[in-house]
Amino acid sequence: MDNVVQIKSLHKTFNSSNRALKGIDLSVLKGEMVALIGPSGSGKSTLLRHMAGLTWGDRGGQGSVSILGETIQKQGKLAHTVRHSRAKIGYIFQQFNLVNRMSVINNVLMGRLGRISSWRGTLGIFTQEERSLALKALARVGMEKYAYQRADTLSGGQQQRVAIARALMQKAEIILADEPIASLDPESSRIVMDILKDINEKDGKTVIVTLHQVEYARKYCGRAVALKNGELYFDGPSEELSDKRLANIYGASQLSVDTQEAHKDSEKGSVDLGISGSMAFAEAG
Ligand SMILES: Nc1ncnc2c1ncn2[C@@H]1O[C@H](COP(=O)(O)OP(=O)(O)OP(=O)(O)O)[C@@H](O)[C@H]1O
Repeated sequence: MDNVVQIKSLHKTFNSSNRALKGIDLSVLKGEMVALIGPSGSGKSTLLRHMAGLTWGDRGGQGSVSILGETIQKQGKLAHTVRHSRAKIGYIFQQFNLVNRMSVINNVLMGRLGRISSWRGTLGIFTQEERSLALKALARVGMEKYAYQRADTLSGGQQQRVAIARALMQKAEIILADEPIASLDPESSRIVMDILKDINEKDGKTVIVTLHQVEYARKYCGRAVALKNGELYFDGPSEELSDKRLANIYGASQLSVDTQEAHKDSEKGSVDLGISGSMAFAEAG
């Protein structure tokens, strides 16, 4: 199988002293569904943003990122072909990044922008075929009946489903999802993760998803990559994320805070199967 992601010796320093990534080496095969986990501030989003060429590594270093065999960045400089490469990368944001005042279908059609002439994009002129593809993408995520509603009338979970439809419209080869369920309730989270899994399994798309909730990583992703303090701490089958290993990744202090939060959640009747939940259950058992 082919590597669709190849990251070598990637370093990123913010504000001259905050070493967010410390020499990351990572490769991902076509068709994998990978969870990127780790404590807050460990570098998950930063790593994902480097993959999409939304930010670049330290100048002077030897770091490089290529996606689908195309160089995204090298030695702290973006490749001049990065725009072309980005058209093949679907990026899902925690806060959906839809245009609120536009209809749902027009938001999905935005996924086409990297592939049509700029004058058509600017004027918002799409063909009948493109419109019917957008409706199909919406049907795939169960949102076709909302096609002509304004995006800002939808719930968070519904907006995230539209954002995924936009990535489908883009015909992205790889989907990078940055905490796509962090602001969603458990039911919406499950729906969004089911959709990502479906796209991974049925369409063979590679999916890399940053997650705070380890139970979702275990349930949906065959492979987990854990960062800790900007370093790759664990890379292997997510079923090998034992509670002991998780305690090492997340640290005991974080664990006790999370455990308290989980108890609060369970008192409120919410079933959050997050790191906090899993560790709370482990401790209770
Ligand atoms: N644009 C930026 N400018 C300065 N520092 C940044 C920037 N982006 C990230 N950082 C820093 O880089 C480190 C890693 O941040 P990052 O957001 O990648 O962590 P994360 O693991 O995704 O955290 P979280 O789970 O809380 O989202 C942190 O110390 C953060 O403050």
